[in-house]
Amino acid sequence: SPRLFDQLQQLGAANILNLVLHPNVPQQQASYDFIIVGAGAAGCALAARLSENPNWRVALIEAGGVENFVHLTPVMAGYLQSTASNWNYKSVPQRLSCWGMHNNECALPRGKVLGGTSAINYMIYNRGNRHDFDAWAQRGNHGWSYAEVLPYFLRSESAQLQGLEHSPYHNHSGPLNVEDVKFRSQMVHAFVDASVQAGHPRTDYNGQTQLGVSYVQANTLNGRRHSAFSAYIRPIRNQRSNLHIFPFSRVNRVLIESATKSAYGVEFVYKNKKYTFKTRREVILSAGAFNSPQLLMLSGIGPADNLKAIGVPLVQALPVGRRLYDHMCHFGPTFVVNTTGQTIYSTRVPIAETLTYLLAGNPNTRLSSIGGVESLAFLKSPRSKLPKDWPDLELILVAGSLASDDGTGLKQGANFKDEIYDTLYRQLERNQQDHFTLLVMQFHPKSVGRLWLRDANPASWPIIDPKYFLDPEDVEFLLDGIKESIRISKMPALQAIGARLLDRLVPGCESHRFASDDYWRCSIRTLSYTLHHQVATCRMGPATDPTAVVSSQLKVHGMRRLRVVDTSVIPLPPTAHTNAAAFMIGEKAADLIRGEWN
Ligand SMILES: Cc1cc2nc3c(=O)[nH]c(=O)nc-3n(C[C@H](O)[C@H](O)[C@H](O)COP(=O)(O)OP(=O)(O)OC[C@H]3O[C@@H](n4cnc5c(N)ncnc54)[C@H](O)[C@@H]3O)c2cc1C
Repeated sequence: SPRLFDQLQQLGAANILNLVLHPNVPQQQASYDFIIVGAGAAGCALAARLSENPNWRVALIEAGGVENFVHLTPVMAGYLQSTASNWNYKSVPQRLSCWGMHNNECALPRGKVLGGTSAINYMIYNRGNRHDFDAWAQRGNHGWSYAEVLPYFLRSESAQLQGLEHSPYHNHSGPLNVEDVKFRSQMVHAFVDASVQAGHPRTDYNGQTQLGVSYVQANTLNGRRHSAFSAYIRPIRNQRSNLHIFPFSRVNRVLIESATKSAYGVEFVYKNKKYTFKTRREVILSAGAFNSPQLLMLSGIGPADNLKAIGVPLVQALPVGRRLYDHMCHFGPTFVVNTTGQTIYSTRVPIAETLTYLLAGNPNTRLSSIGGVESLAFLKSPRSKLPKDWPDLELILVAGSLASDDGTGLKQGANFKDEIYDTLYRQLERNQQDHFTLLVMQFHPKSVGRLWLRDANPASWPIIDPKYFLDPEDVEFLLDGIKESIRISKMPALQAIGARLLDRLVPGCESHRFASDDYWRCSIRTLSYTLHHQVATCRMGPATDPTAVVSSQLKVHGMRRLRVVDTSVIPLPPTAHTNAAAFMIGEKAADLIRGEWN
């Protein structure tokens, strides 16, 4: 029936069909006004905006392929890290974190598909605190204060959030859909109520004040993932003859005229063959927080010592990759409850729900749950030195745990050891015992990591050392968050469903008394779980800032016709998950570029 056809189209069949009908084989030496490397969150937004001008030819080059059913069905989020849509990076072995991961290597996934990381992420929509952006501006980044970036967040957004229809903080006409998750477990209502009972007011964390508790806001449309590609590119891809999209094409380096330090094109590989594209105006790197710095370095822009060591001739010395911030979490605590059938198991969605979702497009089923994430609470820590309306911690309610997919995708994606899974979660899985997890995340870590290159081969992984928990105070912040989550669990609303701490001992932490501060400190360093908000590897700042790589116009310092437009430019770890900011950066960059070339 047309309805069924429509549903299949929405669930990825249209992408695959389009790939066959419009393969877009590159033309050797083709010339474009703008070459955008990477079709992720920022890259798609930028490509869509620049190609609004029919006189500009825009190339969008992407290493990965297309989204399919698994990407587009939100409950499957945890599996995507085990697919070819993940660059699949790992950190170097960590001394002070990730003790629960094979070889102490933290998994560092990144999207490799049209849509980038927005096509494999957990779809949480979260912009940040006004102090974040005001701090960017105070560092000399003119044009990036909260008042100046809010219009770009709004420009990208199309909100359908109950109770926020008239909020000045939400727009209803942008490309990117933001909606309430249509399926909610009993546990999330109990958590929200218990948080209020514990003194955390209900709030819209994207509104006037972040502090408090909210049901999560999601980048889905009618219960389907709304990635950068779905939101910005799919609606226009066959309507703009000036926008050329090249999937399965991996860029090796930016071509630079060394005398003028001017970017004139890119070299890339498509189907094992090398191609060159030339630009009439600019090359823009939107390859994400790991790959944009990698591409700069492969092109001779980076720290002189690293480039010399790998034999890449230096074009411009800059502190590329010298700084790497991230948001580290503790994967827990987990609480068991006495409800039944409320934990969201991606492996056990009732067949009736699956059919109504697939065939009738009904979003009110577990399949539209964004990997089980249901609520966020933004908190202050007693040890905070930041202003009182600037949160330090987040609690993320997940209606499940590593057991939510029976120890398959999530465990593998995060590189957890079998021993961790078997000891902590196996029994929950076997008994199908209802439970939820409060992931505790720290927003403003002091530990700073680094990224550099192993060799000059574009196909090699960059070496990534996030140095999580190098500063012991970061652990103390997470400990504060764990204590607060336990306090919330003791409130009447959660006690009404019998919430109690899962009391199985974390392997490696058995020598500590269960739930003592030292036990949790050990648990934090063992169940270390990044939420993948890496930033600052191509840090934005004025030329006088020795840590800066790009200017507030996002131009690479000392270079011509070369910008970086993605989360790698974010100078400080924000009070947010980073996807919304990537869209904002893409939108704002489009205005900066139009302002210059029009
Ligand atoms: C598992 C996971 C879950 C997350 N969950 C959330 C969440 O729920 N909410 C949230 O706000 N944030 C989340 N994040 C973070 C957020 O999704 C990212 O910060 C954001 O999407 C990054 O956008 P970007 O534009 O900077 O880069 P990306 O979206 O990563 O885009 C980079 C693109 O460039 C391509 N590329 C890279 N190198 C090359 C090359 N050499 N040649 C061609 N193409 C190349 C990549 O394949 C990719 O498509 C999550 C991240 C991960 C990994």
